[in-house]
Amino acid sequence: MLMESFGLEKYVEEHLTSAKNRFHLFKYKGLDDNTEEDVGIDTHIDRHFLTILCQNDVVDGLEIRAKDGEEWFKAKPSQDSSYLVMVGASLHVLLNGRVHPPLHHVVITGKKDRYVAGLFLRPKEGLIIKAPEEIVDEEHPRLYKPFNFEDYFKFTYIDTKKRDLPALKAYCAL
Ligand SMILES: O=C(O)CCC(=O)C(=O)O
Ligand SMILES: [Fe+2]
Repeated sequence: MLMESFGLEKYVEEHLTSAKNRFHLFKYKGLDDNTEEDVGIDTHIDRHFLTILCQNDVVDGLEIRAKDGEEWFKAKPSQDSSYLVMVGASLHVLLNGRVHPPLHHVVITGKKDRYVAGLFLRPKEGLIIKAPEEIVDEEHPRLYKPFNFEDYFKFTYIDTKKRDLPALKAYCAL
């Protein structure tokens, strides 16, 4: 759907076979009486193509940073059965910056355990990601060098501070 909305229909098939799904189930332990707040996951952007999350009835936890600005928003799906979809760095590079990979983190504030089911669409090993010519023009010059997900993953693996947009740009911006 995303590819089609950018006029990239002819690449849909290729990209469906260039990615694989990973399913993760997360459990964040609720707080005990002595703790007021706990960082569940540090601030980061996701590195793969796309993240789809479904959280249980504990709505507090995931917070997303505004695209421009310092403000953090609680990600509150509108109802129990809704999903949250987040763009990752790989899709941002593939679509030449037209979609934004949001900074996010998880902060646990309540006593209830938090369960989250996550589906991560991840580039296959060895895939080189390059924005198609169709979305590169004078108004939207090419932003990134061809992007090897495995290499980028290694670049961000140990130093988790590198999981943000400035570090992605330092890594492969033109
Ligand atoms: O637990 C969540 O809501 C988000 C998890 C997350 O950000 C991740 O696994 O990358
Ligand atoms: Fe994440």
